[in-house]
Amino acid sequence: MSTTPDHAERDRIWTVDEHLDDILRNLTPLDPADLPILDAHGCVLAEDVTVPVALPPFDNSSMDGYAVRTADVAGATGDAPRVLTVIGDVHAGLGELPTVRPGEAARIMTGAPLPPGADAVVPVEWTDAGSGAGPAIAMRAHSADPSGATGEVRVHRPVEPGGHVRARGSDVTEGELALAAGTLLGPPQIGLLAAVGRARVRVRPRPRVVVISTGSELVPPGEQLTPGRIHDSNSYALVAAARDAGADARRVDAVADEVASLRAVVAQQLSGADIVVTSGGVSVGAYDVVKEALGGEDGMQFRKLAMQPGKPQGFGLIGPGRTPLFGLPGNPVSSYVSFELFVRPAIRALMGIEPARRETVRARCTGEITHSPKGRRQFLRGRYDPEGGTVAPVGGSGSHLVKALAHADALIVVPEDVTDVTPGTDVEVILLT
Ligand SMILES: Nc1nc2c(c(=O)[nH]1)N[C@H]1C(S)=C(S)[C@@H](COP(=O)(O)OP(=O)(O)OC[C@H]3O[C@@H](n4cnc5c(N)ncnc54)[C@H](O)[C@@H]3O)O[C@H]1N2
Ligand code: MOO
Repeated sequence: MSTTPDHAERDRIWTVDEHLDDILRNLTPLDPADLPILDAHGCVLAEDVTVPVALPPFDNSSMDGYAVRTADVAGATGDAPRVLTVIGDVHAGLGELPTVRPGEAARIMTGAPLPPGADAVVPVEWTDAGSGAGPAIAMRAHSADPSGATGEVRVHRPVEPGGHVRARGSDVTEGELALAAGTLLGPPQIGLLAAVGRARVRVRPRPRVVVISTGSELVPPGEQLTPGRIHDSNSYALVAAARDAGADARRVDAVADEVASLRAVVAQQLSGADIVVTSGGVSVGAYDVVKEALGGEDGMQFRKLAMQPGKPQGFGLIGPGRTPLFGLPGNPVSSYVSFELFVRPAIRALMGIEPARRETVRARCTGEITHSPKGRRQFLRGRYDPEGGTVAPVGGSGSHLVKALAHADALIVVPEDVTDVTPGTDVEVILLT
């Protein structure tokens, strides 16, 4: 029997890497958007952020204590303290500062500007805090004892010029690059943006991901099962996985195995989505609705992959906006593993996050693996022990084993040419956390 080129393409078995490369080749990062900084958390900067005002913006105290002139406290000891006149309090936020003259000190709080005349701060523990007794442990609260801002203080130790002073610009200077374009914004970076006064920032935004489960057997969790029905778990797992990957993801109600209904839902969702993910209906059965409804769409392809689970896969750019659509297989483990291998990198590529792929490590497999399908790369569920450098298979290879999946934190990769793994063998492991 002769095979036409069309048949050859239809029957072609794609490798995992070919499929992922094809997906990534078809994607371009989302256009940058100007977002409030907290909404930009987890996103990649699309601009260089320079510092408009130095940090700290003024010389300030790193301790609660007394702002002094160092010459006044030279040689001070517990037995021969230097006695200074306290001219007032300088607390954080004070704008008008008193001038410290020879023989004077200003009581100063952490973060408060160093007043003119003073060139160092002695911590309160190096003084009597104005008590006239021995070394102090702390100042008395101003509200309880306003007299602490006046009177005399005995200083028991000298201090170097600049001691306990955080100099203006010692963190960043004016005009300096605070964060370069391409930086992934985690909590410390969000903090830096706020510190330099940025309320909004340009980033690659989170892709909007819409997840659509298909299957006439599906009932939402919380509703009673009737004969032949099961709860829709895939759309929940996939939305959670998409959010975990950084996307702004939501699900819509599961669609029955009816071509017209699915086409209508997909068409409705395309305008508000950067990625559409369907689950189910991509195999070779008589009710495989995704394949039937979208198989004729320009740009949509349904493929067989040399992998287990996840053999049948759909991918394409569809609709007027050429929106990426992933048609994942319906078996719960298959849909999740497919998401991890293909959709997660796509989300990260749209966000400009590198690397798009999950981290992999080598680990010693503690269990035996048998009957891995020859010619297909198998992704078995496992638990990884970073201390021992080991991984233990969890559950079997069945694509319906959701409990084992929920107890795993890694995927054990069994290469295409390997069918059996004896305990103690090194394997590649994809970390899922
Ligand atoms: N004759 C063949 N049959 C099958 C083949 C094949 O090559 N030849 N491939 C098998 C493989 S591998 C997979 S994977 C599945 C994929 O099938 P579909 O993508 O068409 O998925 P469905 O038939 O709709 O469902 C499969 C299975 O998963 C359950 N399911 C579906 N959606 C959900 C959901 N949202 N939540 C929970 N469970 C779900 C569904 O009830 C089925 O049990 O095809 C094999 N068949
Ligand atoms: O490809 Mo299927 O995912 O083996 O169950």
